[in-house]
Amino acid sequence: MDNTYGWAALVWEGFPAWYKQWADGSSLVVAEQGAQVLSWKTADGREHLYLSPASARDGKTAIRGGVPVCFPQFNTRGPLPKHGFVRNLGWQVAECGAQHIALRLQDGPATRQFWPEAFDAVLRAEVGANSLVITLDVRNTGSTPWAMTCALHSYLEVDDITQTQLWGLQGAACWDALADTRFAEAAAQIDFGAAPGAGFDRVFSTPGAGDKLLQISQQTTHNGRSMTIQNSANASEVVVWNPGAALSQELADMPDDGWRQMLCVEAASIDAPVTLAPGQPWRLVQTLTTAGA
Ligand SMILES: O=P(O)(O)OC[C@H]1O[C@@H](O)[C@H](O)[C@@H](O)[C@@H]1O
Repeated sequence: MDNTYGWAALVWEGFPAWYKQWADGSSLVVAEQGAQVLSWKTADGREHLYLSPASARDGKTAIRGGVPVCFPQFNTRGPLPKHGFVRNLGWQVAECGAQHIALRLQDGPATRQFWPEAFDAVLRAEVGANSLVITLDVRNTGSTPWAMTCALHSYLEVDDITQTQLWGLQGAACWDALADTRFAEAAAQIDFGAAPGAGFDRVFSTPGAGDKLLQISQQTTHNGRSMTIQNSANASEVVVWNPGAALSQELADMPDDGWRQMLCVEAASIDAPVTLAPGQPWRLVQTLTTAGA
């Protein structure tokens, strides 16, 4: 690979990964496993992604944190392993540049043991002054159509979940996966301080009007830190997940109080599987932009 852009292959906190630090101090880490973005720091030295210190580091067990790629199946909505299998496999660097790196996974013996289909998947992560743009490109490289669901399962680091609100989902149709109830989100802001520790697992439908992008902002009252999350219009759902205290204790790859520092806000296409014809490409994008103290 042309490495003139300063990308280094190294083992970062136990994960074989690609790393770059820019002159302003910002940095990015992308694991070979799953093309999972593990760390994104802005020039002020702040980390914006949550990565569990107890995460597996064996090169195949799902990594708990960063931005897992869920493909070609979301969660347990089908016969494949939970959240698909690409998060468990090694990806190869396809391309890099001054501000971005792209990793690729294609079908092969490792993928065909789970799924017979031919595909090409490229995850691109691009860093701007205060932004991270994550783009997943998938393409059907076979000769028959196949269907998929997928998500960019971003674990955002928060100072304190009980002081965190998520804005922008008012009016969205919601399925609460914990209570198995459906309703329209009434509130302008979702306040995670309301029932600390109970856990939160909801799928919001966000019918993208044309090419209009959905905008969500997350704010902590703690110190004014905020982040805007912009999903591409074809992210027909937003999944919002926090395990809460009880599940955090159950999860072997998460510290007991890990739930306090994270909130997953996922760009997802899951309620209606997307069918790709032979040769057909499909792209899902999530843009994170930071602001605040
Ligand atoms: O533990 P996993 O497989 O990484 O999944 C984590 C969570 O991912 C979320 O997207 C789902 O909504 C949750 O139901 C799930 O528990």
